[in-house]
Amino acid sequence: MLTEAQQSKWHKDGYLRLEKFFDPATRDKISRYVEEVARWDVSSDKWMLWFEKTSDSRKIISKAENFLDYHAPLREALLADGRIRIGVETLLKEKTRMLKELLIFKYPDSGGYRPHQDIYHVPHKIPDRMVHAIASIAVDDSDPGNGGLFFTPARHKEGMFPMDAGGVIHPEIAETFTWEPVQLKAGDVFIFDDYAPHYSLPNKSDRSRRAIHVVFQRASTGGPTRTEYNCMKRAYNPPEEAVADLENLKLPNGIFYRD
Ligand SMILES: O=C(O)CCC(=O)C(=O)O
Ligand SMILES: [Fe+2]
Repeated sequence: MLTEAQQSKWHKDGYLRLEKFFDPATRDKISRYVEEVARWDVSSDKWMLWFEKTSDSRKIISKAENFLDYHAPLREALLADGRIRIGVETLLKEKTRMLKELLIFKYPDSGGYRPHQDIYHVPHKIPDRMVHAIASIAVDDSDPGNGGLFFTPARHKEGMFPMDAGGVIHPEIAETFTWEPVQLKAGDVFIFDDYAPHYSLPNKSDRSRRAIHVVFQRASTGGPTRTEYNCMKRAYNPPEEAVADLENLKLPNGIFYRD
């Protein structure tokens, strides 16, 4: 399915855009299902949700994790045909395990994510690399105008860059990188190496920039199972439970910010 040129681009840059991955009917179905997840109540043992307080003091959903087990039609629309997995396994040249999924809502007036590498093993205090590729499904069009991602090419083979305790790459290093905006249309898929540095700005536009990230491990490596990972996530970055207090919202991680 992936051409030689696409595979070489992935190896060279550490990321790859697959245009029109989902047909318009599936793309629109995914969008509707994501809106259903946006309306879910918080859960103390199933899905995980985080919220933001907007500048005009509204509570909006910011991020969800562990939702696919509870939304079969969304899971089916994204994964049943196996094309994402096949694409990732072609790039990694190996079988994979799907570790987790997350949904970034990025509604108008939501925050940004400072320059970082996803490197999931570091915040979770696991000695070995546990994630090798992330497939990001564009639910909406995504560009710098609505809080879209920026990546810096060919930096994924340089190990971990110096970062603060929250995982933010030191600004004096991040500002030496050449950053490229990632332009996506709804229905595109963007696959990236978890060592590839990236960031996104707050969404100051009136357009949502929703994206679902599906996270893969190489089958040959260790690392926690999906269930073990979700326990760790609840322990290290707890989601909202019961009632979300607008003045005291939980942060999804150390890289998220609002200005
Ligand atoms: O989609 C975004 O704006 C950034 C999200 C991100 O980089 C992350 O959750 O690691
Ligand atoms: Fe990230």
